[in-house]
This record gives sequence, C-alpha cells and structure tokens, in this order.
Amino acid sequence: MNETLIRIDQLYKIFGPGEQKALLRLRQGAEPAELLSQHGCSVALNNISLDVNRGEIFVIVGLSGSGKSTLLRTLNRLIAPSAGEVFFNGQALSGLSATALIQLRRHEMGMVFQSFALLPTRSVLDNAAFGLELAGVGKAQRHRRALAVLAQVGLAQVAGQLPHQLSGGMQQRVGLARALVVNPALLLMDEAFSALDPINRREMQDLLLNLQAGQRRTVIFVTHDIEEALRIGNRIAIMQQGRVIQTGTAEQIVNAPANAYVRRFFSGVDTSRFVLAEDYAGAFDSHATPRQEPPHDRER
Ligand SMILES: Nc1ncnc2c1ncn2[C@@H]1O[C@H](COP(=O)(O)OP(=O)(O)OP(=O)(O)O)[C@@H](O)[C@H]1O
Repeated sequence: MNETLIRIDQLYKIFGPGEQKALLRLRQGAEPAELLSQHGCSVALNNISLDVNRGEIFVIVGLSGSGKSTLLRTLNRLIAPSAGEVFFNGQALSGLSATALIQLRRHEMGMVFQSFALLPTRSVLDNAAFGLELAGVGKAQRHRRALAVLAQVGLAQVAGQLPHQLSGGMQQRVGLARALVVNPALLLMDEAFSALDPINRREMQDLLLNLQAGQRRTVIFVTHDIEEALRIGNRIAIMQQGRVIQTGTAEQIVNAPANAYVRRFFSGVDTSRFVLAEDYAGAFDSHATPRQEPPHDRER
C-alpha cells in the first residue's frame, strides 16, 4: 500500500502583473498564449494535481519552459502558488507560519541544484555540514555526521579541501552530501546532474540509486532528459506547457504515450527494455518465430 508524502492539489502559478486577475481569466477558459500576449503573464503551472509516494524516485520531465522548476519550487514554497495547495505529510504548506516553514525545509527537505551552489570559501566538510550548522548542531557532532555522509558519497578523503579543488562530479557529490546530512524525508533535485559529463552523470545516477536502496526517502527529480528519467524514476510525470499530461511508470509511459509530445521524447531512445510482454508476444507470434522471454525486468 503506497503512502502519500506529497499531495499537489489543483496547483496554479502565474508569473507577471495581475496574477489573480490572470488566474480568473485562465479558469474562465482564456488560453495561456493569450494571457502572455495581452497581459504579459506566464502560466507556469496550470491546474496540477498529483501524489508522490513515500520512498519513490519521482521524476518530472518536460521541455524547457514547461514548468518543471516552478513545480519543484512550490514543493518547499520557495515559490508560492497562485492557487491550489501542496500538502506535505498531510499538512498544508500554506497554513504554516514562516518559522514552521523554515523548520520544515531544514529538517525534512533537502535540495540539490544544477549549479552545485557550494560555499566557495568553506571546506568540503563544512559545506556538507552546513545544514546541521543552520540547525544549531555543535561542531564535533555535525562534523561527525558530515564525514559519515561524505563517506557515503565517496568523498571522505577530500573533506579538508575547498570546492574549487574538486571536479564537477565531485562538487555535485558534496551538494548531495549537504542535502542528505539532515537525513531529510524529501530530496528535491533540480537538473542536479545536467551540468555533468556523461560518465559523471551516470555515476551520480548510480550513486543516487544505491543511496536510495532500502531507504524510505522520497526523491523528486527534475530533468529534461528522458533517458535519465527512464533510468532512475520509479514513476515519471511529463509536463507540457504548465500541465502534467501523463504520469506513470516507465513501462506505462513507453507502452501508452499520452500524445505526440510524449512520443517525441522517445525518438532516438532505446526503450526496448520497457516494452510489455504482450507486445513482444504479439510481435513474435505474427512472425511465427519461437517465443522468447521479453526483457521485462528493468535494467539499472
Ligand atoms: N520568476 C519568473 N518570472 C517570470 N516568469 C517566470 C519566472 N519563472 C519562470 N517563469 C516562466 O514560467 C514558465 C515555466 O518556467 P520553468 O523555469 O518552471 O520551466 P522549466 O521546465 O523548469 O524550464 P527549464 O528547463 O528551462 O528550467 C516559463 O515560461 C518561464 O519563462
């Protein structure tokens, strides 16, 4: 039985002048393009509802400008939605005081950015320990915990170095360690591996999957790369122009893409390992070839 950690209910976000007026017009049927051309308002999120389960890696995919980062940032309320609600563990974020929200972000949520966003003059150890420092944890204790997390991401030996002394891949490991140090229930990752070369990127994906094994942590991961989504996502949501147009497992989406936009994502991508058994059976039967076992286990 799945347990919901995040519930997103009829969420809208409009950027630009007259946000609420534009929202009213949108709800009355105005097209986002019209709101942009006539009023200079961007509809970044257009009536999004979805649940994210505890313990899953939930990937949000979409083209540039489809609203992925905005959606992610409404989950820790770095962005306040124009309408709708986000519930964390059943609690409405809009009902939290500023202090309660800060506590929630510090203790329950970690965030990893594409740009690493490390503190340049602080050691790797102090960067990793930063969340605990903010939480008022004493130096010895936070360093102990930070070292343990750095060891998990394979960086214990460079704890004393400064970020600029590390490669990009290593810097992002520090970013991950910093997010994990408070042992958050939710990890928000915004194009976290997109600045890395393909080898480092794959290593980071493997690291994330390994760290996730046997954990109940929930990861929400934004990417524009469908291959990355297929590789790491337990479930995937596909965004188009501020809407979530399809949510499902890799198998579900590969086998029944909701529209041409989703299908286009897969062009040039090898999706054979996600094709369902029946499709294979049909293909083999129609060619009267001996039945073979389809590769329906996900390779990671
Ligand atoms: N602060 C802002 N002010 C005005 N418009 C914004 C702002 N942030 C986002 N937008 C607009 O909202 C829409 C969604 O942007 P968002 O950054 O969420 O998309 P994205 O899918 O994450 O794109 P990318 O992959 O390029 O980061 C875009 O049209 C963008 O121009």
